[in-house]
Amino acid sequence: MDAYVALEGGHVVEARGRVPGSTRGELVFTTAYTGYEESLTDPSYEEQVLTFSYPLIGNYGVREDRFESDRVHPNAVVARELTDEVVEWLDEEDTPAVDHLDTRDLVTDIREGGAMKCGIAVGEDVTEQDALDELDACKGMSEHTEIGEQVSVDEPEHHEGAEGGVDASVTLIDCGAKGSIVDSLNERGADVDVLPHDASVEDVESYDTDVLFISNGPGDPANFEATIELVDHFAGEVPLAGICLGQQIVAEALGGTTEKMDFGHRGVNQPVMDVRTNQVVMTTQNHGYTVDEPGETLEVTQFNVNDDTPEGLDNDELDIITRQYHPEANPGPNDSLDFFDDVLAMTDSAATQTTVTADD
Ligand SMILES: NC(=O)CC[C@H](N)C(=O)O
Repeated sequence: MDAYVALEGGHVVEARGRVPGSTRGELVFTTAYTGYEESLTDPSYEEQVLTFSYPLIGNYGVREDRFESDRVHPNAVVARELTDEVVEWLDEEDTPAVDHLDTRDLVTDIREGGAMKCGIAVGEDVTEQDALDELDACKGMSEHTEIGEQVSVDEPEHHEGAEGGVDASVTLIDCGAKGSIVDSLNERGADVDVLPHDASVEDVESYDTDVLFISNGPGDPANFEATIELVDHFAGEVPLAGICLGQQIVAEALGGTTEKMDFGHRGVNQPVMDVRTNQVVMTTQNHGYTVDEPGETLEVTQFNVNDDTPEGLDNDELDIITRQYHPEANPGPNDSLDFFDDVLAMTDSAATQTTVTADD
C-alpha cells in the first residue's frame, strides 16, 4: 500500500501504508516507549496525528482494559514499525496508519518547526497530491471551536466510589476525560458524576458537589467557554481541581492566560519540581498549550524542570488545585497519584465554605 505524509510547507514523506484512508491533523510526537493503547485512546489527541518516536509500537498486543476511552482519537498514526496486532486494531477503528519512514527525521522536523499541520494519504492508488490536498484542508488546533462536542459525554453519567473510602461527591466536567481520572477518584471512595463540557451553573447546582473537577481534553482551552464560565462562577464556592486542559481552563477563568507551545510535552518522563517540597517527580504529559501568566489568584507551586512552564497551580484559601501533567498516569509513572488524595482532602473544608456562602 502506498502512503504519503505531507508536512506544513509542502515537504512530502513517503512511507509504508498499513491502514488505508486519507486524513489530516496537527502532527505531534510522543516519546513514550510503552502505553500505546492508553495514548491512542486518550481523547486529548482528537484532531491530531500521533507520531511515536519509540521505534516499535505494539510489541505487547492490544488489551481493552488498558483503553482510556471507547475509541481511538488521533486521526492517524505514524511509527517506525507497527505490529500486525496494532494495525488490525487501527483498521477496525478506521484510523489510517503508516510506518517504515524515518521517524527520527520527522521528530526533528517537529522539534525545529513546531507541531504542524499535515495531510496523510494511504491506499493502493494514492498520490503525493492526495496528501497535499488533505494538508490544504487541515485546520489549526484553535480553529476546532466545537472540539468539546466531539469528545464529551452527551448525557450525565454516575460512577460509584469504592466502599470504605472517602465519602465525597465529585462533579467532573468532561472536556474529553481519560477513564483513569474517574477510576482514580472512585478507587479512593469518591462518587463521580460526569457532566457534559457545556454543563450550566444550574446543572452543576443540581448535584451534591464536594469538588468541581475539570478534566483533560483536546485543543485550545479558549474554545471551552462554557467550562470557563463554570469555573468563574464556582471558584471560592466549592473546591476546584483540574488536570491538563483543566488547569488551563481554571487559569483562563481566574485572570490568567494560556499560549500555544512550539511542540508541547508528550511523553512519560517529564521532570516536575514542587517548590513546596523541593522534590522532583517524573510525570506523564500530553499537551500543546500551557499556562503563560497564572494571574493574581493562582500560585505556581510546581514547574517543569526542562523549560520552567507551570505544572501545578494552587490557591489554598479558595481550595483550588490543578496539574498540567497527568497524575493518573496510564501510561507512565505513578509518582504523582497522591494528587487525588490532595483533591479529596479539600472536601473537609468544603463543608465550612458552603455553609458560609449559604449564611451570607
Ligand atoms: N491532555 C490535555 O488535557 C491537553 C490539553 C490541551 N488540549 C493542550 O494541548 O494543551
